Amino acid sequence: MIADTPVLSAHNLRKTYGSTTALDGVSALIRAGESVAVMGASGSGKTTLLHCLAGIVLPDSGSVLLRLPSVQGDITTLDDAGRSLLRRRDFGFVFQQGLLIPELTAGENVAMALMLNGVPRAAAEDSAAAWLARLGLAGMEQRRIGELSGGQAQRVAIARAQVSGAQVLFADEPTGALDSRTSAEVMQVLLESTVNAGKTLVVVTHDPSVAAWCGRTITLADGRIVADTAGAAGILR
Ligand SMILES: Nc1ncnc2c1ncn2[C@@H]1O[C@H](COP(=O)(O)OP(=O)(O)OP(=O)(O)O)[C@@H](O)[C@H]1O
Repeated sequence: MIADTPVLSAHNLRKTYGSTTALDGVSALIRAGESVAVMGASGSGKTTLLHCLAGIVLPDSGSVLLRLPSVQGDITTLDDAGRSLLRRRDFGFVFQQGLLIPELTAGENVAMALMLNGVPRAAAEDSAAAWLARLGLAGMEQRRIGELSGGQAQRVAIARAQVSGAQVLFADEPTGALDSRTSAEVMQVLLESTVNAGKTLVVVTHDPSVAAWCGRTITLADGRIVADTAGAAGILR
């Protein structure tokens, strides 16, 4: 992607759950190569915004324009299959924990993302090993997830999220279960492998030290953006 090209633009997103207004008219433009932290108090709408931007949740109204070389358009108009394809092919996800299968090895967890997209096992395993090595886990392909530290497991999750060529990575509290030193290491790996390669990163966090790694911070309160500021400009950038 060419740096600074708009990748995601949300227009006037609204989402309610019963009598709760999770998003109350959110608009934001996110450009290629940006790292954006989404902060705010518990219940302010952070995860709902991330899920709307990623096509996991449909807003009640508003639009999310996506502009990638592979696909352009309003993702809120896509059906389930269309949004599912986007999530498998163009987007990557890293959560606090969960997406990894503990019974499988690190290599199998990463390779599986490719195999779900139809890549043959041997090629998938080669790509998985290359990604794990790139993220500092060379030689650990055969370890089961339970045999890895929390920080190592998050690196596996970061590899899994990107092995299929995702251009936009969404992370929801990716360091929530880690101590501060490991958290910094994981953020460094996350930024190096995404924004430093021209990809786009959106991170939901309640932790200011995680947000400080990002080039920009959007702050939500009661489902509205109350601040949108340049951050530490990404310590790596
Ligand atoms: N599936 C749902 N059903 C009902 N209410 C929901 C649902 N998802 C979110 N909400 C409500 O919408 C509001 C925003 O939730 P959201 O998870 O987006 O906030 P958040 O800022 O990510 O919170 P946290 O930091 O606690 O994870 C909250 O009041 C929440 O209870």
